[in-house]
Amino acid sequence: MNPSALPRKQKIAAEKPKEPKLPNLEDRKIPTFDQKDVTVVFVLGGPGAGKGTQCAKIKEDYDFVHLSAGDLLREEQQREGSQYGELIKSYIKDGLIVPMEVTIVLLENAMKDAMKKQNKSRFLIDGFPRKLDQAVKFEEAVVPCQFVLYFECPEEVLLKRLLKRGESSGRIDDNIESIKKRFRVFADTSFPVIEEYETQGKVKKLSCENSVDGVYDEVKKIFDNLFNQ
Ligand SMILES: Nc1ncnc2c1ncn2[C@@H]1O[C@H](COP(=O)(O)OP(=O)(O)OP(=O)(O)O)[C@@H](O)[C@H]1O
Ligand SMILES: O=c1ccn([C@@H]2O[C@H](COP(=O)(O)O)[C@@H](O)[C@H]2O)c(=O)[nH]1
Ligand SMILES: [Mg+2]
Repeated sequence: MNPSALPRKQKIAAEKPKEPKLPNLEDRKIPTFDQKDVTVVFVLGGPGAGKGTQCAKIKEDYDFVHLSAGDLLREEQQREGSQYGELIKSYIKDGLIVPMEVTIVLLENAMKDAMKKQNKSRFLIDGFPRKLDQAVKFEEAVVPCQFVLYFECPEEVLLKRLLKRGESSGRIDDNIESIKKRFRVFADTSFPVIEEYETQGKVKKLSCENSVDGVYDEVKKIFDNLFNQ
């Protein structure tokens, strides 16, 4: 329908979609899970650092469930009838961080699901938290993390990987404009999360410039020490 044919009130609604109501996490002060029963490792690094690639290998060898926050958001965006679809799409396109309430609820539900259906208790949370308030809220409402696995990589290497991935990924953010915005958000907003966990002595840092297998050799040294295979 041509919006100019609508009365003024309806015209505004047609131009600006209504913001969906977000889940309320304000009163959630007691974690859903006990750290004794559930292990969470946050896997962080710049866009294209290889978080997903390495998590796919770790989960096979150490009985972890791999939950990529980005993948969960993309799934939710595509789910028919989702009230968050449009919001998620516009945030991802601009490399911005989706309101934490949406992401935390998706992660928590995926954890509950894996515990119930697969009897799992170890989780790699990939690409989250990306902002300090998300880290605080997740640990307060869901469960504190055991440690942070941080993949460090120079931007020029990340850029090459992302542009190559963009040839086939179909991701709406694997293009030069979105990638630049994602780098900016990582440096300004997400890196402080890693710095904060560093002050808590929880960061295990690895370079991810090596080959996939070379990086994984270093990952294994960390996981072999901590988890039974
Ligand atoms: N060590 C590596 N050497 C070369 N290429 C790699 C390496 N690790 C991953 N890649 C490739 O780089 C691209 C990005 O990897 P991956 O998707 O695992 O990164 P990511 O950190 O999950 O990215 P994003 O933050 O965008 O989700 C993929 O095409 C992957 O095949
Ligand atoms: O906790 C999160 C994780 C992701 N996002 C948004 O998704 C994209 C893509 O994330 P990837 O980890 O690269 O798959 C990211 O740029 C954000 O827009 C988020 O908002 N919160
Ligand atoms: Mg990824």
